[in-house]
Amino acid sequence: WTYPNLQLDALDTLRWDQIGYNSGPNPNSPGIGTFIAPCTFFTSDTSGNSGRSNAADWIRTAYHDMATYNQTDGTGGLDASIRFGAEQARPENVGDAFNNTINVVSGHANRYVSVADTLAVAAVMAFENCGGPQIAFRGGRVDATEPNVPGVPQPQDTLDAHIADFARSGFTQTEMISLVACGHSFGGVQHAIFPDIVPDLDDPTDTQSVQHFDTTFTNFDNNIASEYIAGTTQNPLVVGSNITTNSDQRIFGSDGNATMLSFANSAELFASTCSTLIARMLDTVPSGVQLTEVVTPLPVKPTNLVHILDGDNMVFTLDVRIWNSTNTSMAVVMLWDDHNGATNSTTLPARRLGTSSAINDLYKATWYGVDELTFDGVAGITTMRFTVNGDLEDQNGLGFPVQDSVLFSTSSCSFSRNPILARIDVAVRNGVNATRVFLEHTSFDSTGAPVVTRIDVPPPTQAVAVNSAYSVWSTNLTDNLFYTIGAEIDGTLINPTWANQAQNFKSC
Ligand code: HEM
Repeated sequence: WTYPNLQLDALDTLRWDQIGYNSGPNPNSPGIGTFIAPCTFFTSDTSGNSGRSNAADWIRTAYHDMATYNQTDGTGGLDASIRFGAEQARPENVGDAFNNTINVVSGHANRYVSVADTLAVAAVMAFENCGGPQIAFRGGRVDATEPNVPGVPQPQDTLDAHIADFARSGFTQTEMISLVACGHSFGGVQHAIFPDIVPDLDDPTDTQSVQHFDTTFTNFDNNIASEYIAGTTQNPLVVGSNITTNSDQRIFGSDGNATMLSFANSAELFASTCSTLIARMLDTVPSGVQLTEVVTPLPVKPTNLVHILDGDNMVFTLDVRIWNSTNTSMAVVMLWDDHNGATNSTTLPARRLGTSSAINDLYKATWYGVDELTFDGVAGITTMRFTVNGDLEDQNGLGFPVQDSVLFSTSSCSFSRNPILARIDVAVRNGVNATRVFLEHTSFDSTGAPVVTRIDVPPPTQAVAVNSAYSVWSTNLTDNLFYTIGAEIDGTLINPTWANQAQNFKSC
């Protein structure tokens, strides 16, 4: 992808800044990857002896959310409808896994990342970070506004019903066998919610009495297949005493064990099959939803850009992620072009505590950046480029464009702190054809889906100049929420700025 792209930028962060710097929804909160490091970790019981894991819950949740898909009418699929209590209350969705999962991941949703995207990325991380293959992740899922119709297979259903259920969701019988094996490489069946399948195990190392699908239940491998083929499996859906609920046995055996035998014989085949099928499972979305390209990390990514107009000056803060590096003493230089056609430069120091990582440290990134760099606000900024140890990073000549048409102005001020009354001044660059300027705030509705509200900033009746390049448009705020600035310039919606709030401005 190419910078700037707010959606892919946010998805890149979600997907690749898994642990460490920039990984949380706000600076001090942990990234999603933290909750499966180690893969035995289970948020609701940190004793290490519960028999459960977040990784297993996340994979099961993604599957149950997807399994309502009906390819004939294009309804259902991975759309976070599983977050609704009415869907979780169904017998097909028994257990607390779904609520646990939503609680951990949905805080990472924002206006560019749906709750469904966070569910999908959590499943990707569970596989990848816990011994499984890499999975191509796309974003762009759209959150359902109501529960989907039921449709998740249950262990007591017949083989024909399972084949029909998977066909409805777009998967063949062989793909069904594979997908169940991929998922059931993790976790197991709990006594508490399936007492007819699993007895109370009375095991201090498995306090929630989870009978696991294979011996390596917190990480991915082909033991689910090799133990099944060897006849040593303790999978309760294969060797359970009640044959009615032995769904894995019926499914795995439905082609004479051919698929499971191939997986037992080849860990590579199992991993590559799961990589493809899990990606397809996660990309099973309601018709009309357009997914993005596969989200790859930008090698050099400017992020968290904050620039504000302070009289004649522009004050500029920026983070830059250098992907696949651990070196905090590189020469990272930011070059920027201004409206006068001049090129300026500054060396960016490494960020203290500025490292992030993905897939169990398979990939690491170091962060460089600058706080409150001040430069000529009249000259402004049009494009950034970077050099890293002398190598130019400029998106193949495009540079990294920066909009400075609309900015917060430090002339904004607060009349009263309690109750809040503040005047927000938006500096609009002279000569740009701004037909509309607005503040935007993102909140979350009762279902956790992001909602964006807008406050128009009216054009001034009489121009108030900030400097020779900018004039002010103003509006009053009576709350302390975070707002970004957006605008329509020459009929095009421009990228919103970073978010600011009333209390950050001096008294009037
Ligand atoms: C016919 C299809 C399926 C049936 C009948 C089925 C049934 C079950 C049952 C009864 C459990 C126990 C849940 C619990 O006690 O917490 C379970 C767990 C699980 N299932 Fe499935 N499943 C099916 C397909 C899948 C698929 C396709 C996936 C993912 C690709 C999947 C992933 C999981 C995972 C990861 C767990 C473990 C959850 C945990 O330990 O917390 N299942 N499944």
